[in-house]
Amino acid sequence: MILTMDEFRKYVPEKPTFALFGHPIAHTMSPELHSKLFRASGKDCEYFAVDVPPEDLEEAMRIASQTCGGLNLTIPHKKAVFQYLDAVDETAKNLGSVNTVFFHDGTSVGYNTDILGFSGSLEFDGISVENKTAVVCGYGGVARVICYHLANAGAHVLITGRNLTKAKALRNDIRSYLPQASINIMPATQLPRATAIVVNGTPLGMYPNEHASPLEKLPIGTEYVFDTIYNPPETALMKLAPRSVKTRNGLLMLVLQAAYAQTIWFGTQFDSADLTRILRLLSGDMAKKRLHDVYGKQNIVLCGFMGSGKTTIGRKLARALQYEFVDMDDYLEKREGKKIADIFAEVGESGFRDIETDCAREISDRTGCVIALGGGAVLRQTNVALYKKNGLLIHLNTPFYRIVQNLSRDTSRPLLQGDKEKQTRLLFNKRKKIYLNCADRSVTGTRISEIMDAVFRAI
Ligand SMILES: Nc1ncnc2c1ncn2[C@@H]1O[C@H](COP(=O)(O)OP(=O)(O)O)[C@@H](O)[C@H]1O
Ligand SMILES: O=C(O)C1=C[C@@H](OP(=O)(O)O)[C@@H](O)[C@H](O)C1
Ligand SMILES: [Mg+2]
Repeated sequence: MILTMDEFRKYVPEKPTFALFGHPIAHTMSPELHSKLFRASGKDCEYFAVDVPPEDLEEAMRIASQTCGGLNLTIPHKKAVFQYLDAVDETAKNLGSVNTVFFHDGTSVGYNTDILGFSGSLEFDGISVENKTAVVCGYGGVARVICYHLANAGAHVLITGRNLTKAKALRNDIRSYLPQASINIMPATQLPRATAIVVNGTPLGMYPNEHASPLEKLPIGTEYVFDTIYNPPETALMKLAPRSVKTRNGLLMLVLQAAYAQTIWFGTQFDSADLTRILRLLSGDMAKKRLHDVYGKQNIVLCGFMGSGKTTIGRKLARALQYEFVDMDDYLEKREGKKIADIFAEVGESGFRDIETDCAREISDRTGCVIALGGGAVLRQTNVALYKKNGLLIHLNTPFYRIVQNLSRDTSRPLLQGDKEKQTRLLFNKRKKIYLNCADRSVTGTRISEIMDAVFRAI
């Protein structure tokens, strides 16, 4: 929910209330995120965003001190709010940035949980930065938070960007608070090979300019890439990383800064299972939004080899996105009133494929669905076009050994009778290229949760 200043002036709280102030504020995910965190900790609270123009901040702070338990602040208020606070925590003071306010006992205290969101993300991913070389792209507000944490945690920080004068100003500023810090500026073309941590604190690569990247290539020694951007979920910078390099987008930092704000307000400690679940829900919200806004599609359609997990993962994706789930094999069996094996026995594979095409025609106009296809449903170009009309076609490129495990107890698939492993291998090799060629995206993973995350990331 987003309130105007006028609505905020008239607002009468009925339960403990928290708010986000910003301007502009239309695209914030904070209200849904905080609601999810309240639910996880069993709290009945209100959280909404208020569009507060800079000239109204003083009045908004006065109203909040009477109606709210706490606040979050975003652009352009993180610095301006200092003048309306009774006290500011040391780190927030050094950073010159407050994103969380706690009202209690008639006083207002400012904190910065963005930095905790970043340090918490590194901890979540098991990344230690001590004595490692870390490059930070950018010198704006978020880059400052990141440089401060990295320098404080003992990394050798290099700030890079188009304007090295601005980078130098940030370096000097951080040195004045952390005199022991190892922090320097460096042109992007001269980064040492041993740079292990790469962080993007610039908006380069953010939707809609998704091809932009703050670096053209990653240093050879890169071990971890952190991008503060989360739309798209996999940025151009993250795409530069080879598979062996762990990457992380900014959504976890967003979740953690909100969780730490609630720790300040209530003392709540969230366990990592809750945080992981909330992160996945938010990734799903983002995927849904991007499916419409970026791709102009209304369905997610899963293709891939038998046993790659289309039915299982499709059902879970539909639940996470609150979409309807349609399994095309089920649909076809219900329509015909027969099992697939019996259809194969009666009319052969080509008869079965004709029925599949009829089903594709019937389903192709639907919207708001996750559709799991049968393994052979994309063998005909007609079907591919029908499913792509409203849907983003995603190939589950599950490794062969996992497919064999998934199919090991199965006897229902008519194409896999006889010497099962050999049959499967032959058909798998024949089909793999077909899936890769027809799909809009191809995702790989072995665990179900890992594949789900990969699907969200791919959108
Ligand atoms: N990644 C996975 N890890 C463990 N089991 C899986 C995985 N993917 C699928 N399965 C299991 O394998 C079997 C076949 O999966 P299914 O979703 O029916 O595949 P498909 O629809 O692609 O043929 C099911 O019993 C399912 O629970
Ligand atoms: O690959 C195939 O040609 C087939 C895959 C099956 O679906 P799953 O991929 O869900 O097993 C089912 O449509 C039929 O047995 C044919
Ligand atoms: Mg299936």
